[in-house]
Amino acid sequence: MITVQDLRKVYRLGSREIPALRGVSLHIPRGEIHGVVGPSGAGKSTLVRCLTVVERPTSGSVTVDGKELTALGERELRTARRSIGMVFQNVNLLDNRTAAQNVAHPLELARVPRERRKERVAELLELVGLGDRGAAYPSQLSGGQRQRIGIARALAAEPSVLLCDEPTSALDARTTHSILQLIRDVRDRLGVTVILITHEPAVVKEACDSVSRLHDGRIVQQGPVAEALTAPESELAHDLLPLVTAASDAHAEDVVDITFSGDAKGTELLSQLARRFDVDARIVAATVETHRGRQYGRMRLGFGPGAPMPQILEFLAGNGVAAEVVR
Ligand SMILES: Nc1ncnc2c1ncn2[C@@H]1O[C@H](COP(=O)(O)OP(=O)(O)OP(=O)(O)O)[C@@H](O)[C@H]1O
Repeated sequence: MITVQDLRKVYRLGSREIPALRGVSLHIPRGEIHGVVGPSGAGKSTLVRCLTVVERPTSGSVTVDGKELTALGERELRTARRSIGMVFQNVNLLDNRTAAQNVAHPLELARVPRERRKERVAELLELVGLGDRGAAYPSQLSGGQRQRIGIARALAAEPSVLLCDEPTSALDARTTHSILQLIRDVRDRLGVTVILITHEPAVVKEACDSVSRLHDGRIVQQGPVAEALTAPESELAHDLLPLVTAASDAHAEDVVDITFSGDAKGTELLSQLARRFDVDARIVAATVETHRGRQYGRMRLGFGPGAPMPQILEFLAGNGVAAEVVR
């Protein structure tokens, strides 16, 4: 559905070269919500601009719906870009137009007949839960409502892809939650493929099916969010499931991080370990989160002197619990 191959972008400032993307590859199947997360300067904005070829990548390709955008000329690109709806952090609605007129704008540009336009705008406003606010001006809407209108506008031309660039960064936690719910709902109903660019790991955890972590222009981790949550060595697990310290690990000779999901209960595991190996094992830090209705947990365990670590690690692996020795 969306395939990005070895995308590179080097900016030139005088004689200086700034590599912003150093070979980014992605494959996102239809209907998937893929998060791209990374710190400031990682290359997220550059990736967004290169995905829509608003900026020409230095090399590499972007293919959407079987069409290689990077191979098209400007004129063909303008048409091809209609298959990508854009949602921005700053919604950029036209202030002198009502919500309905803002949603209608891309349809006017695409010369959709007036009657069809009216129908479509009504459908879209309904879809984003603002069926009764079409006559309101942007200044009369809350930040969350403006973003809903932004999403309706992005969907107007029936794109197959929704590219969301920090869609919730300007919103409070509750509104963020409702906008992410709306994005998932839109995906479920319309089957669009979504790329969600964010600097917030929590957004990935809440909204995405799969994720790429961008760092310094490279993808340093990629895969389903559920997998990222259960890989103890993964930076994403560290970001998505930050450990809350429960006790000092000063007593411990060995410290191990474990991640588990579903039925494997952390505390149960601890008592099993204590019984089986007669060891002093304590929870040093822990956290539990829910993603797509399934529980994920991380725990840091401290083992007292003399614990048979190779056997303990074998026991954990045998119980489907991933472990990483911290010390
Ligand atoms: N037009 C430009 N000219 C020169 N360098 C640029 C340009 N745009 C971005 N860069 C550089 O490319 C690198 C990646 O920047 P980019 O804006 O893509 O990162 P980002 O992840 O979006 O960061 P942020 O979250 O702060 O927006 C940075 O080193 C940045 O300074």
